Amino acid sequence: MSKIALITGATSGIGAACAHLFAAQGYHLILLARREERLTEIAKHLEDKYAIEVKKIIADVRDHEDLSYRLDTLPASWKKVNVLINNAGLSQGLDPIDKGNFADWDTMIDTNVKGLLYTTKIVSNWMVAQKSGHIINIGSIAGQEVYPNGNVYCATKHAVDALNKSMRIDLLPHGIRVTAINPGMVETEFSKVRFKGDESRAKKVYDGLEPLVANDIAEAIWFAVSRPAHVNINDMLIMPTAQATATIIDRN
Ligand SMILES: NC(=O)C1=CN([C@@H]2O[C@H](COP(=O)(O)OP(=O)(O)OC[C@H]3O[C@@H](n4cnc5c(N)ncnc54)[C@H](OP(=O)(O)O)[C@@H]3O)[C@@H](O)[C@H]2O)C=CC1
Ligand SMILES: CC(=O)[C@H](N)C(=O)O
Repeated sequence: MSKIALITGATSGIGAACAHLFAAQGYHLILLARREERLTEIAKHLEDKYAIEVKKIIADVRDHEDLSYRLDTLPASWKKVNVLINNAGLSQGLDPIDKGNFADWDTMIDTNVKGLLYTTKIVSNWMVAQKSGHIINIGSIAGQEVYPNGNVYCATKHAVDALNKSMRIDLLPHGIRVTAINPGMVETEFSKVRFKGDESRAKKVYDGLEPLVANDIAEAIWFAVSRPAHVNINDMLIMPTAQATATIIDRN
């Protein structure tokens, strides 16, 4: 069987771009997300275009019982995962700490931190058994810096940075590579989700600059994955040319 990549959050943005790029490289894919119709459409398109096989997992990474069940019941040959891309994630709201919404905080912490942990625990067990694998954790510039009103989202991405570093230590004896990819502004559905469907507010985030596109990040991930087996890219911070820090942006 060809190599296998498991990508969480594969229905849009960076995850969907990774699915396309890895399919083009001949990987079979396990694609995970909540929106069934979209995932089915993407899976069918990739199977037809690249003659690869795709297993769809319709799941919410926050629900560890359901996630464990769906991943555990994959056939044994599909558990030989070479690359795990921990990409599912989101921001909800952009409010000062005193105005924050408990439900938004729970959603971000449960998805970005706990969801990443649940997926990693299950898949890293398979990688430990085969003594190889590569885990890609999608962090953010928000995991390197904080910015006004970013509080909880920034905290979750700082947690991803810590987990990325510590899982590299834990998995070192098992020959597993661990890489964090930390993007700046990438135009995806991220801002639409952050602003709960407010398209015009989401669009304003990218006004007057050329943001990254999802494929820019997928290519960086592919670069890390395609290094020789003795090379581990620990992390990459990737920004649009017009972005110097989380908040210093050159808009024309
Ligand atoms: N865009 C940006 O500027 C940046 C993004 N990032 C990070 O990149 C990652 C991808 O985001 P991006 O592509 O931009 O955003 P998108 O909103 O376009 O994609 C997010 C993906 O995550 C999935 N997802 C969200 N919640 C869950 C969940 N509970 N269970 C399973 N899947 C889930 C969504 O699928 P579905 O709704 O179908 O479940 C979707 O496929 C995130 O971790 C984000 O924090 C980091 C830095 C910059
Ligand atoms: C999605 C991101 O991490 C972005 N840089 C932000 O925090 O707004």
